Amino acid sequence: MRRAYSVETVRAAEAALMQRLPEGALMQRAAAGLAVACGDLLRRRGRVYGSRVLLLVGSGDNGGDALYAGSRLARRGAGVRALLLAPDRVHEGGLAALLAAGGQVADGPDGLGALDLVVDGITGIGGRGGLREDAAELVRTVTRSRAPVIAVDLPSGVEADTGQVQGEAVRADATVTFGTYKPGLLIDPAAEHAGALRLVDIGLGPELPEPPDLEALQYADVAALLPLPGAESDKYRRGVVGVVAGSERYPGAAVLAVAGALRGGAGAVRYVGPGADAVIARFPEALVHAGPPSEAGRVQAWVVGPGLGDGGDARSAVADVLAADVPVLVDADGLRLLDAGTVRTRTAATVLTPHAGEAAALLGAAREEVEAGRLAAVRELAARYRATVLLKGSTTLVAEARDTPVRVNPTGTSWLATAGSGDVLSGLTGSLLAAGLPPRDAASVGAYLHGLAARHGSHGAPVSAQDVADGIPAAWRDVRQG
Ligand SMILES: NC(=O)C1=CN([C@@H]2O[C@H](COP(=O)(O)OP(=O)(O)OC[C@H]3O[C@@H](n4cnc5c(N)ncnc54)[C@H](OP(=O)(O)O)[C@@H]3O)[C@@H](O)[C@H]2O)[C@@H](O)CC1
Ligand SMILES: Nc1ncnc2c1ncn2[C@@H]1O[C@H](COP(=O)(O)OP(=O)(O)O)[C@@H](O)[C@H]1O
Ligand SMILES: [K+]
Repeated sequence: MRRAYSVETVRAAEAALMQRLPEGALMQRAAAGLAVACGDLLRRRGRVYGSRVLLLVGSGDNGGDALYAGSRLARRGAGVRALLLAPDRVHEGGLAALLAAGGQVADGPDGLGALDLVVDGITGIGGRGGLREDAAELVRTVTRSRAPVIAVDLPSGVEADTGQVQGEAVRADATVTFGTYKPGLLIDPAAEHAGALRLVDIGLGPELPEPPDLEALQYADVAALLPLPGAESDKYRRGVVGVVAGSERYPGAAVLAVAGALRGGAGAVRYVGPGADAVIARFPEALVHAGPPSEAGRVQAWVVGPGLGDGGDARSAVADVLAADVPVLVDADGLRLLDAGTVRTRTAATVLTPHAGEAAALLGAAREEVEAGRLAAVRELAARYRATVLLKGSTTLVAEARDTPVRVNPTGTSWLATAGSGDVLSGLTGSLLAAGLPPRDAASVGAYLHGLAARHGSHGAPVSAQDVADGIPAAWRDVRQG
């Protein structure tokens, strides 16, 4: 599991650790790890000796890290210059170390085009709000130069706790972060600025509390959660997932949701709605029913909403499903038709799977607000609806109404931005719910497999939603083989 902690928690853990260590020890650990990462990048481009490195140095400890790492590179023969944003408040020990190693202070950002590396030490966890104009102007110049950039702890200008970016922010090829990941490194739009992530162990682990603020499942975590049939399993014990999706206008949504559900681990898929002919034509193994969902027979979890339209039948189908005392996943049109009071008072689990536009409608906010502040939005939705919420998009997040860590999906790919792929995800996740996974696990495992499936289907080329559904078995195998 990858874990991320808020700045407040990181600071408290660092304070506790520092009490047991000589002064400056943590910064030396951080700088040593940073210098190794910089050396690796320089070696990939040539060699460290004789390379040209520019440090962007802010007035805090983030700048101190950059200066000490720069001094290590200078001792290995790199030509290191430091551009000081606030010369009168620079980290004195760091600057002295750089100068003693043969580094220099730069007059300005000249010669950027000829650089082998820029080290961004403007702000780390002490950055507040958007970058000030002098820093923002420097960042614009560096971005235009296309010089390779390594960010120290965080790309300057991104918000560590939320992943928000106000105004200008560094775009790094890699970010070397210390002690633990910060939420902003894993959540867009900030995550997009961070490039490849490298975590440097500075001994913080034992000081960090449980649970983290944010977590990302990895292969082994997903493998441990996948529902596998036992020797005594039958189709009912494996779980039956009911799918209420599609309409005369959108029969394809029914097919795609069923396609996802058939690959999610449930023992049977029961389809209810007007798309039965299309479903059976494509998937003869599906069970179909034409009446209301409550009369369809045994179901351990429902999926309701993809392509449902908004007619009276659709509304009553959503109400019918929400009245059942089993887990229910509500997606797409179902999100517009649900009764908030009913969702809040359900005793069985409810999983809502909005994209940013649907989340905005549920919150009464603007779509841009949700996209800029995904973490706050998903937490707020989960609390307001007392539901598990999977917020789709460039970073998919899963939050619960209970105070558990928000999960961030690491497998997403923008190839998933294709019509109908959300229908596949809702079927897949509903199937995992029917197979018995708790709602947060079902949602985060569903998103994980869905992202991997798209990568399998894509290999750098566009995928259709059907390709994503067809890629799910390969994603399972991938996860099980580690
Ligand atoms: N603690 C530890 O044990 C360890 C910490 N470590 C390192 O320390 C970092 C934290 O250092 P930190 O606390 O000094 O804050 P930091 O990120 O340098 O930023 C503060 C400076 O930025 C400035 N500034 C703020 N907002 C700004 C803006 N919008 N635009 C422009 N400037 C802005 C602000 O200026 P001021 O407001 O004071 O004028 C202040 O001078 C951490 O990320 C890690 O790299 C590691 O060595 C491991 C051990
Ligand atoms: N830029 C992106 N990067 C990664 N994943 C994305 C991106 N845009 C959309 N997705 C994913 O694609 C799927 C789209 O679902 P949805 O918006 O419901 O579309 P549809 O209704 O057409 O099925 C979701 O799983 C979402 O997380
Ligand atoms: K930085």
